[in-house]
Order: sequence, then structure tokens, then C-alpha cells
Amino acid sequence: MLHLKNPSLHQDACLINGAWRKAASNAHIVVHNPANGALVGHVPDLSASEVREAVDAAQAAFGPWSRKAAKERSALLRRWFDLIIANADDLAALMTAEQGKPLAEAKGEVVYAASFIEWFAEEGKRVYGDVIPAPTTDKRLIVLKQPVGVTAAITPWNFPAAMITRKAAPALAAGCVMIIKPAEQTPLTALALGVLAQEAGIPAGVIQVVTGDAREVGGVLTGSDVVRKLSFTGSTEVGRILMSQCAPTIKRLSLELGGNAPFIVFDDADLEAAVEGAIASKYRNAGQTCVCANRFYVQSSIYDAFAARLAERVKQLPVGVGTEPGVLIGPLIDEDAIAKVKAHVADAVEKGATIALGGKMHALGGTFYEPTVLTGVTSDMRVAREETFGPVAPLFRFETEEEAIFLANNTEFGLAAYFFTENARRAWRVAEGLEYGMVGHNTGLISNEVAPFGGVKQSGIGREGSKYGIEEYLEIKYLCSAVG
Ligand SMILES: NC(=O)C1=CN([C@@H]2O[C@H](COP(=O)(O)OP(=O)(O)OC[C@H]3O[C@@H](n4cnc5c(N)ncnc54)[C@H](OP(=O)(O)O)[C@@H]3O)[C@@H](O)[C@H]2O)C=CC1
Ligand SMILES: O=C(O)CCCC(=O)O
Repeated sequence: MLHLKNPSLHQDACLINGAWRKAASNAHIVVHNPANGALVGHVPDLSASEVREAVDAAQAAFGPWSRKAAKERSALLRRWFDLIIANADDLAALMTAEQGKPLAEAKGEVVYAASFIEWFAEEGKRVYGDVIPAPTTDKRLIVLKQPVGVTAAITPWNFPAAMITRKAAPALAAGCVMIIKPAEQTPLTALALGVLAQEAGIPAGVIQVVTGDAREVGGVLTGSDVVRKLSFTGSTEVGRILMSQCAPTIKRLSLELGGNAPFIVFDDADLEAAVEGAIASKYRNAGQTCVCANRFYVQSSIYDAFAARLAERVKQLPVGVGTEPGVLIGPLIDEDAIAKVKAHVADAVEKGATIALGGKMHALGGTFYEPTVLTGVTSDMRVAREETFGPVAPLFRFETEEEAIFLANNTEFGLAAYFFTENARRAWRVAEGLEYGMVGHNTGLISNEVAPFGGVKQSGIGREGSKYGIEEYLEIKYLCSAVG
């Protein structure tokens, strides 16, 4: 049983037009704790017509919200930020219960999630237009920035809070309104954020949270011509479907999709720093982030030393239920996730890889998998091409810088890449040669609210966070005024 200081955060209804609503049919979706399968709660399985009510409410809310002064929207967002920070312990407890990540990591995510609201509350006040010198004296040319309108977000289970605020905060700051559909595994954190948004005084219809069957809800949101933009974080496969569903109404899109992040360790790297960077990048959220290192390319002359040290350090990572003190690796989200990890490891071993550490289910069973290091990994293995989304570090060997860059880029994905070298000239060559939206040099952690997050190739479209993130929610209007 989950005990929260503020029990109102544990919602079993959706936020539609300022009211907390269950499905008229009483249908609901059950939320389980991935650590033990226990019931955590349930949320409405809304019908398409109930989701359409949210779209109508958003349409009605857009005008008044967009006409508020940016400073007034900013103050409301700031209040939302303050409430999230004040309720961080409860939000983290909810998150750990439904998502599984260790409590300290969940609290870290709550603070990270809040940081987007704080940042965009400020950025909203800095949406500047332009005055363009006209080619003739009788005209004045002005560029106005205006909110896109009604927007929708479809978000994943791996970051139940941050993937919502990274979308909602710039949307609201820009003057847009947003309907959010969280993942079915982690809707409770999303609803709790809705409770706090309402408490902050954000008006009815400006932010709404709907839960239900993904295809049905997604169908309404993508099919509506009232919804002018969709922001999605999740798999590339679903991103493709949503992109095609948005085509008939020519919606604006932000897509933050799958990755296959390379992590390159050159022989001139600080080995200890590279090992720590590898742990931070690979084992965060038990390997379930789109920016997690997925392929380790290690230069031949240091391969054995790096593998041995990495295995030694990974062995020290405590695995367990996220509420237990000191745990760093929680369970995977569900049976499908475990099946994928097992299949990737089995495929690698069958094709000649060696298990240096782990490589099997953890003694806790369920969806706990041992943090794993594989050596002797080659390009014909599934781990080279597919995102494992689990705590498995496959180590490939390379000889030259050119080869490392070629191998790193040899994928349809292009989200995050990492490399370790102490050589400044090489650092520039490699950073520029990597076909990725984000590159970490001598670090395994790159995410924060002030930097542009996003990918190239089939990892997505658009950027979130940073001064660029708000542009995704703004339209440019050109005004030509004849004065002569
Ligand atoms: N880029 C990233 O951050 C993420 C990448 N992934 C990758 O995707 C793999 C699968 O994870 P999974 O959770 O299935 O990711 P999905 O892409 O299936 O889910 C992400 C979100 O999309 C929704 N969704 C799924 N199908 C549709 C649809 N047809 N129409 C509208 N919305 C839809 C989901 O809803 P619902 O939960 O209700 O089904 C969820 O809210 C992972 O193993 C990982 O490789 C996963 C999560 C995040
Ligand atoms: O996996 C994801 O899509 C969430 C991104 C995590 C981060 O912001 O670093």
C-alpha cells in the first residue's frame, strides 16, 4: 500500500476541462508495480467521445490562455514548479511504485522534470519577434511569434514525469494548451502532475490528462483538425505510425524516438573516467533510456583493461526493489522488456560473445535482470543494430578513429553518442563526424533543461528543452505594413 503525505496525488480519474472524470463505462486500466506485480492503482479507460470532449475543452481554453500576458502564464508555471518541488517525495514514491526506478533516481527525475517548468516559465517571457529592414521605403516588415494552438503529447513509461513537463512547459509558456496521454504503465505520475497544475491555478482545459487505449486515444488526437501539433516520445515504430496519422491534417510534429547510442573509448582516454561515464550512461534507469549507451566501441590496445575494470565496477551496482536504500538498479518495466534483453544476450552468445558479467535473470526473479557486460561482440549480432533497453553493455573492438566513426554512424538512428579521448584535436574531429543530435565528450550524462535534446535520422524530429524547445510551439507570422 502506498502512503503519501498528500493522498490527493494518487488519482484514479482523468483531468478533463478542470474536472476529475472516470470513464462513463467505468472501464479502467490497472497499474502494477513492476518490482512485485502488486496493484498500485487504476485509471480510466476513456472512450473516443470522452477524449473528444477534452479536445473541445482545449479549443475553448486556447483563446483566453493565449491572450494572457506571458508574465501571467509564467507566474502560474512557476507556481506549478514550486508545488512539484514541495511534493517531490510523494511524486517520487508514486513513480517508483509504477515504474520501478530506485527512489533516489525517481526523486532526481522529479527535480529534472520540474526544471523544465522553471526554465520555460522564464523563456516564455523572451519570445521575441523581429523587425526586418524592408527593401522599399513604403513598407514595414514585422515577424510575430504566435502559439501553435491546441497541442497533444503522447509520452512513454521510462520517464513518467520529465517527458511530460519537457513538452507541457514550453507549450503552456508559449500560449498553447496541451492534452497529455501518458503510457499505460505509468499514468499515476502524470495524473499527479495534473493535480498540482490545477492547484497552481492553471485554468481548466489548458492542461488535460487522458488515459485509455493507445490506439483509440491516439486516433482521436492525431485525427482531429483542432489539434495542431503532436509531440511524441517513444519507439520509432510508433513514431512512424503517428507521423502517418498526422499527415492528413498536416500537423506539426516533434518526435523523440529510439536510439542506438555508441560509446567510443579511444586509447588516449582517461580509463577510469570512461568506466564511470559508461556506468552513468548505460545503467541509468536500468538501461531503459533512449540515450543509454547501447554499443561500446573500445580501441584494441585498451579493450581488455576497459572490459575488466567495467565488469569490476558493474558488479558493485546493487540490484533490488527501488524503495530499498542503496539500490541503484531496479526491475525492468515488464515481461516484454525482459524477453528482449534475454533474446539479445542469447543471440550475442550464440554468435560468439562472452559473458564477462551477469547474462542472466537476477536471483530476485520477476523482471530483475543482472547488470551485464558482454565481450567479443561483433556487428552481426542484434545488439549492434537494435536498442536493447536493458542493463547490458556489449563491447565491440576497433582499431582506428575512422573505423570507430564509421561503426558508430552505421545505424538508422542518430540520437545520442558518447566518446572518451584526452586529445583535443581528435575530440573536434570525432564530435563533428558523429551523425547524432547530441554528443557527450568525456561524459556519460548530457541531459539538462538548458540544452537542446533531440535526434537526427530515424531518432526523430525537433528539439526539446533549451531556448530552441519553445520554438516547437510557436508559429511565425509575417506582417507587411504599407506606410507610404
Ligand atoms: N525514445 C524513448 O524514450 C523510448 C523508447 N522506447 C523504445 O520502444 C520500445 C517499446 O516500448 P513501448 O513502451 O512499447 O513504447 P511505445 O512507443 O509503444 O509507447 C510510447 C507511448 O506511445 C503510446 N502508443 C503506443 N502505440 C500507440 C499508437 N498506435 N497510437 C498512439 N499511441 C501509441 C503508448 O501508449 P500505451 O502505453 O498506452 O501503449 C505510450 O504512451 C522499448 O523497448 C524501447 O526500445 C520506449 C519508451 C521510450
Ligand atoms: O529516454 C528518454 O526518452 C528520456 C530521455 C532521458 C533524458 O532526458 O535524458
